[in-house]
Order: sequence, then structure tokens, then C-alpha cells
Amino acid sequence: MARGFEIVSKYADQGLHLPYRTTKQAAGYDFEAATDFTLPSIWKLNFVKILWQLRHGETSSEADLDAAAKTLKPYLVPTGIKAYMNDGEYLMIANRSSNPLKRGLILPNGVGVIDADYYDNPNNEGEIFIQLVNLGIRDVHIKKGERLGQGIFTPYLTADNEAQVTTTRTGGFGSSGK
Ligand SMILES: O=c1ccn([C@H]2C[C@H](O)[C@@H](COP(=O)(O)OP(=O)(O)OP(=O)(O)O)O2)c(=O)[nH]1
Ligand SMILES: [Mg+2]
Repeated sequence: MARGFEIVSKYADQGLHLPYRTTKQAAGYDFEAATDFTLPSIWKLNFVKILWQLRHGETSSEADLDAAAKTLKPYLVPTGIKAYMNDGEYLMIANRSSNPLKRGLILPNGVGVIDADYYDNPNNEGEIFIQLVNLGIRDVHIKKGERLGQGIFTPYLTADNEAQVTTTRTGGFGSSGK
């Protein structure tokens, strides 16, 4: 068992595909969406409203700011996939280069880093999520099975003289604190 992908148990029987490479020398394993969903355009009225208020020197209410912040939140696309790998490796999640060109979709975190100890964590079993933001004018409707991102197994190095790390991962997305 060196490295690979598995389907998260709650998605068993849903006909998901494990990530796959589309050409002989492709570095990335393409990940498909596990469900249908809609990525709302960020240019929604909520957001435009506070821009208008800013432009006109008006102070936005907390309610308006909250509504705008909601509009700008990245969507966490469920993949139904977990990845296992050797010590000293992580899985890098990168956007597909066609996503911004064809659909205005960006990865707001630049790249996603899937740690080896995220696998089978007690919180969500290690399900990988792809963060996406729709910069386009129109909402984007994604169908289950559409390829949205790619995962690249990557080795990493550690620093000399680092303090011993003993904590084990219990989840993701801020689970290790602020
Ligand atoms: O695009 C991503 C990025 C991260 N993760 C999961 C796997 C990763 O192992 C975990 C933590 O990621 P990271 O360390 O980058 O985020 P953090 O904000 O530091 O969270 P934590 O405090 O849980 O480490 O979240 C994803 O599913 N998708
Ligand atoms: Mg972290």
C-alpha cells in the first residue's frame, strides 16, 4: 500500500469513480463531483449592494455585510474520495486549467494540501473537498461526474531542528486551531 484513492463509506453504492489520469503522462488524477450542485456567481445582488454603498460613502449594515460575506464564501465541492499515501507525501489539489477559461471557476486557496494523516480522520473519514469560487457572471450548474480538479501526489521535506510534533489530525478546514 503506497498511495491511492478509496471511496468514502457514505458514498458506497453511488457509482462514484476513483480519480483517474486521462493521458499516459498526466501528472494529475482528475476528481469528479460527487453530486449535482450550483455554484452561485459572486456578482449577486448582496455583493453588489455593499459595493454600491461603498461607492456612495454609505455605511453598510451588519446584515448587509453578512449577506455579502455569504455570497463570497467558497463552495466546498464534495468528492466522496479519500487518499492514502506514504509518510513524506501529500496530495496537491490543483485547479483544471480549463476551469477559469470555460466557467470562471477558481480555487480560492491557490492549491489544496491533503495531508497523509487526513486519511480516515474521525471527523469526516478523510473526504477530500475542492474549494471553488465562481467569478463568472452566471451561476454554474455542475453535474455529478464532471471533472473539477486534479490531485498530484507530491513528496515534501522537513526542516532540521524542528520541535517534535506529536499531534494527530482529527479533521480538516481549521481543525488544528486558528
Ligand atoms: O482543498 C482542500 C484543502 C484541504 N483539505 C483537507 C485535507 C487537509 O489535510 C485538511 C487541512 O488542510 P490545511 O492544513 O491546508 O488547512 P488548515 O486551515 O490549516 O486546517 P487544519 O487546521 O485542519 O490543518 O483539509 C481538503 O479537503 N481540500
Ligand atoms: Mg493545517
